[in-house]
Amino acid sequence: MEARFTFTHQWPGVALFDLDGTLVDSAPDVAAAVNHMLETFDRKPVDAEKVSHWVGNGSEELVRRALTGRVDWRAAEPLDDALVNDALNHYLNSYEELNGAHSTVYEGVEPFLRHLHEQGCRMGVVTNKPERFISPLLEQMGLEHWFDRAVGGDTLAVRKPDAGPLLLAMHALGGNLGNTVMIGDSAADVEAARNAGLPSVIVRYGYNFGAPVDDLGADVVVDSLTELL
Ligand SMILES: O=C(O)COP(=O)(O)O
Ligand SMILES: [Mg+2]
Repeated sequence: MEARFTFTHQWPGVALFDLDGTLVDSAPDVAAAVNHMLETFDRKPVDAEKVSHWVGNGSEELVRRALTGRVDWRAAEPLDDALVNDALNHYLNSYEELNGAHSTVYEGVEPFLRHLHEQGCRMGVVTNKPERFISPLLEQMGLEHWFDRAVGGDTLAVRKPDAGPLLLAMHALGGNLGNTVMIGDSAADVEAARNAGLPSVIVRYGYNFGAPVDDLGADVVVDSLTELL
């Protein structure tokens, strides 16, 4: 942990948080919506644990992964564009109904957010979730009052791991490259932070897939956000 926050002298200024797998365990609702879609398209249901590892790169990636049953859907049989489009619409409509129903806030999140707030840190959410789902979820989880800016996967033409959404939120919150940190759960978060020139903190409890969390190259890896207090 010694290497953490080499930027301590200017921090906390702005903290950007990933949503799914970092602040909120939304996998039960995502999985229910995915399975609703799969059922409609005559495919076998998948368990929530498996679906959770498909979350983090946006809804279209999720639907492509669900339709092929694999993270690396590009290596599977090519998917028909019309099918993907219909499945995506179905998933989004279904998720809109379910958003937040069985989601929970991860342990350690509330005390960490409170502490940062008390320190004068400004906080934002940068997620690959469609923008319209962010506020309803944060409101249901009782987290909305901590955040002054939220950027979704469709707010810009690019999403994480592109730096754009992080830089948008950082500037909106009055932050700069010397006082801002990205806190997330997966490769898209670490890469987006790196692309933006920002340090990253990664939690081990989220939805990362592929390389182990400790090998993602984050500046800090924690089991709970309270470790940062
Ligand atoms: O992929 C998504 O839809 C959301 O994932 P994120 O909140 O972890 O960015
Ligand atoms: Mg995430």
